[in-house]
Amino acid sequence: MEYDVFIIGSGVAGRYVAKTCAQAGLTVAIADNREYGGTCANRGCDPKKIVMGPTEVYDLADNLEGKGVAKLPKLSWKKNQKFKKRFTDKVPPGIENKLKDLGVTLYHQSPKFLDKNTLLVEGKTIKAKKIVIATGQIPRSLDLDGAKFLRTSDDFLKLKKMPKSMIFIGAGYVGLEFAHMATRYGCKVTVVDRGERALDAFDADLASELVRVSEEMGIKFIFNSEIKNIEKLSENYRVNYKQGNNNEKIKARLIFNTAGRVPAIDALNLDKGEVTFSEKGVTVNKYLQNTSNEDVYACGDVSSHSVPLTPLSGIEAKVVSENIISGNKEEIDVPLVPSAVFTIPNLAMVGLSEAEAKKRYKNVIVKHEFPSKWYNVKRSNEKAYGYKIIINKRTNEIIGAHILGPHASETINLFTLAINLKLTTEAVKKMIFIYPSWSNDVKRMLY
Ligand SMILES: Cc1cc2nc3c(=O)[nH]c(=O)nc-3n(C[C@H](O)[C@H](O)[C@H](O)COP(=O)(O)OP(=O)(O)OC[C@H]3O[C@@H](n4cnc5c(N)ncnc54)[C@H](O)[C@@H]3O)c2cc1C
Ligand SMILES: NC(=O)c1ccc[n+]([C@@H]2O[C@H](COP(=O)([O-])OP(=O)(O)OC[C@H]3O[C@@H](n4cnc5c(N)ncnc54)[C@H](O)[C@@H]3O)[C@@H](O)[C@H]2O)c1
Repeated sequence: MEYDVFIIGSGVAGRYVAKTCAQAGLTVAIADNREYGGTCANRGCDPKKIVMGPTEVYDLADNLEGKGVAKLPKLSWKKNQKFKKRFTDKVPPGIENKLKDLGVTLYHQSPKFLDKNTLLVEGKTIKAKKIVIATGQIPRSLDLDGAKFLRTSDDFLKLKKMPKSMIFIGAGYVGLEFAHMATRYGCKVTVVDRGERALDAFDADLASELVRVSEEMGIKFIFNSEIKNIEKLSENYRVNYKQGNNNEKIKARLIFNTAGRVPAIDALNLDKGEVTFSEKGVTVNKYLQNTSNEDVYACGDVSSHSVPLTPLSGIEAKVVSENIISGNKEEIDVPLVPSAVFTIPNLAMVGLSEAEAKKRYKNVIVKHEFPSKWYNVKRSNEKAYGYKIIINKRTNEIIGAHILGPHASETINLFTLAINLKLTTEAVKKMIFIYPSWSNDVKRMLY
């Protein structure tokens, strides 16, 4: 059997390549060893936001309890799961049918490289002129006694009921978002991290304020701790850890591994395909082509070039498709990538951090405040609101923005526009935004 293109992985990256190559008249096959549709649609961004929905309502009500809200809403995990399934159940068949309609051949197993252009899948030996690796990332395995007792974010999103207590190992994106969801669904949550702070990709001052409000909500944080092992007790699991010279322990009904994600490449026999890789993923050049096997491309979270976020996976897939269809014509040009942790309040950022800006530019203005007296904060009785805006003093251009607060995942997009368009603070301040709106605060952040 022979194809022009064989794609491994049907997430946002892989299925885009399959679709565009098939539409361009190439013979295409794709394989996935799990349900079709990948992380974002089945067990990541999309279902997560559905599970979060009721917690957003809860938080709004909680802020205004006694100020017009007489009674806090009661959240139903079970009913929300039913609602979520209305979306996720449709994903795999919907994607499979769309690909089949385009004439793409579908496989449901992990292929293994036999040589540079040959794969073995479902017992068939398959030749392909081009092979695209788009297998994404999987949770990092923790080398611990009792690691088999750890759950992942996939398991969280499918829980039949919310347990009484949980521990998250890892205070990153997944750990914090899921800790916030679980707490508002009534679970007692502890987050343990080996580092000294949460969310080290984000501004330290704003992340520390987020930890403060999270603690007020009842989440317990344990930093600088080295996990020793996990034990199964009768009803609970116990995490034994070391903090400084002290041996400590905590227990909960469920323990989740949220200690980061690594490229999903182990099953592919990359050595046989002469495909180079590192801990960052499949090594690619500016055409997203493997640096050793020129007939192999990689895109999405698994590529060494990637920031593991959905929009960038889509952009990489576009580059790979065009390079396969028209020869290597398109180089990857990573745009400005905004990012948000969907805790409530959100923590969002785009552009340079304070430290990066100070390293790159001679004179930098930092506008940083936790403005508890602004009208929006007071009318909604918000628990936390803060910002740090970084400006190049010479040009007055905005070069970085960091916001903690309601809808920060939305307002940060205004800063993405401003930075991309090289807008000065004066240019933004001259514009009229809707009043009263959270976006209107953006102008005030620049004074
Ligand atoms: C809990 C969670 C929440 C997230 N929330 C956000 C968010 O809010 N916003 C955001 O931008 N990003 C978010 N992300 C990241 C986002 O999901 C990824 O960046 C995106 O899904 C990557 O797309 P991809 O196509 O590269 O990989 P994936 O979507 O992971 O697809 C890879 C596919 O390859 C398959 N595969 C793996 N190994 C093999 C193999 N050996 N053989 C065959 N198939 C294989 C997998 O089954 C999967 O279907 C989140 C991630 C997680 C885990
Ligand atoms: N909202 C979003 O856009 C979103 C949401 C979820 C995930 N993601 C993507 O997925 C990626 C992975 O997210 P993540 O939360 O899994 O990883 P992460 O890298 O954000 O956080 C991992 C955390 O685990 C800690 N850790 C690592 N090993 C540990 C150990 N042995 N013991 C204790 N702590 C340990 C690290 O110190 C770190 O704080 C992110 O980088 C992001 O790109 C994005």
